Amino acid sequence: MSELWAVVPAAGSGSRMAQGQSKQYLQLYGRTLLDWSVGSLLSCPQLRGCVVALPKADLALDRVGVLEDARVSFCAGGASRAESVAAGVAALPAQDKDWVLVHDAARPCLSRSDLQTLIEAVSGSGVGGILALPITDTLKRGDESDHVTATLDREAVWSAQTPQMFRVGELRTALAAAQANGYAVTDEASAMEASGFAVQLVRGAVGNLKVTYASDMQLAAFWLKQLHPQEVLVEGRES
Ligand SMILES: Nc1ccn([C@@H]2O[C@H](COP(=O)(O)OP(=O)(O)OP(=O)(O)O)[C@@H](O)[C@H]2O)c(=O)n1
Ligand SMILES: C[C@](O)(CO)[C@H](O)COP(=O)(O)O
Repeated sequence: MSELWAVVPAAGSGSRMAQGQSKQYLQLYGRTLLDWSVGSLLSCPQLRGCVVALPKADLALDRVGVLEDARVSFCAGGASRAESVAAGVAALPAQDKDWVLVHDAARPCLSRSDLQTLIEAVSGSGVGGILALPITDTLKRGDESDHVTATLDREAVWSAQTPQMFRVGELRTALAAAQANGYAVTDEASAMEASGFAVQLVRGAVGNLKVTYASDMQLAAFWLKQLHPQEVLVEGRES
């Protein structure tokens, strides 16, 4: 019987946020983005364990709240997101045939229903899949002076989100192959695609945004309120 695991890459520096600290430690309603993101995975009762890849220097720091859940453990991340994910997957006490959900620490607004939709859609398949959304804007290619050089065909173009769910063994092999071939993958699906797998697209939600720029914090605060209507989320505790 296959088991379900998670890896949360949280070893980035948040350079585009420009907040003077890594964005996974920024707070919304008194909880860090990392805490919200891991918490959304822990809400899944089938989850056996979750490895969080942190910057190596942060491994000795005290952590509070949901990260004290017995299912959570930590490892040192790498210089790129792909290296952090590979380190996390290597640290899982999992079998090759088990499933792993890889979810960005920078996506704190994952709903339980989207997580369950992904798990149910993918666990019956041999390969795996990702939450994603069809593109709704017109797409332009720009040059170095920010002038349009082309309007791109957006037909069948999707925006990839996380979680991304694959078999542990196949993902380990695909990530190692991408690294060996010098292929800089920005998500797990890219590594699986490069290894010849047909990755399933599972429709996600616009609220599952990746906090990338400072202005995204307000959007994330809004979506957290929608996701947790029963909880008292105290305004002004963002930092
Ligand atoms: N070496 C890295 C780089 C990124 N990440 C993680 O990958 C996720 C998505 O990456 P991104 O949004 O690019 O985060 P940062 O690298 O922190 O941001 P930036 O690119 O603006 O520096 C984040 O949860 C981030 O912590 C990671 O674990 N290890
Ligand atoms: C994996 C990802 O969330 C898919 O959209 C995204 O690519 C990660 O962010 P990055 O800026 O590409 O590291």
